Amino acid sequence: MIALGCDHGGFLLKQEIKAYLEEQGIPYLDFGTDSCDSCDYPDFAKAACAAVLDGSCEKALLFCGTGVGISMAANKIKGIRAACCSDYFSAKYTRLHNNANVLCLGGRVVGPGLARELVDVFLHTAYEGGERHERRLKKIEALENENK
Ligand SMILES: O=C(CO)[C@H](O)[C@H](O)COP(=O)(O)O
Repeated sequence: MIALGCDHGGFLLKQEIKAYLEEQGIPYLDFGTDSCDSCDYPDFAKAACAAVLDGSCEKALLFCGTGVGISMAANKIKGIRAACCSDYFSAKYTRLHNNANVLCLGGRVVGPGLARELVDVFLHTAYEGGERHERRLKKIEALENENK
């Protein structure tokens, strides 16, 4: 199950990705927003990321105008590793090396074709694991606990 969340700047791209997920037979839960009316992206980052943390969703896809603000919000949540990507290599390696559990895309940055490719590689690439990546992820986790 994939969690989806967006603000007004990411709404149309989220709709595109919902169509893609349906074509692929990938189930999703949509945590809003539901229109292009102005709203605040942290609210939707929080809702979708909660579903990842409680285990009801495996990963989340988040959308705002740039992808940046919603990734900043998501990365404040303990246990979330969100990557804002607009290129294929980063979307792939954030799974391989960072074990990212959230992909953030900018509805005002990437077109629908590229967004589909980014989502596809993000959802279908496994974390490669290994001592060096585990060590670095543990250091990120330590930062979450240091900055309370
Ligand atoms: O990209 C975003 C955050 O990073 C937002 O979607 C963007 O800031 C919204 O802008 P506006 O309220 O002017 O539509």
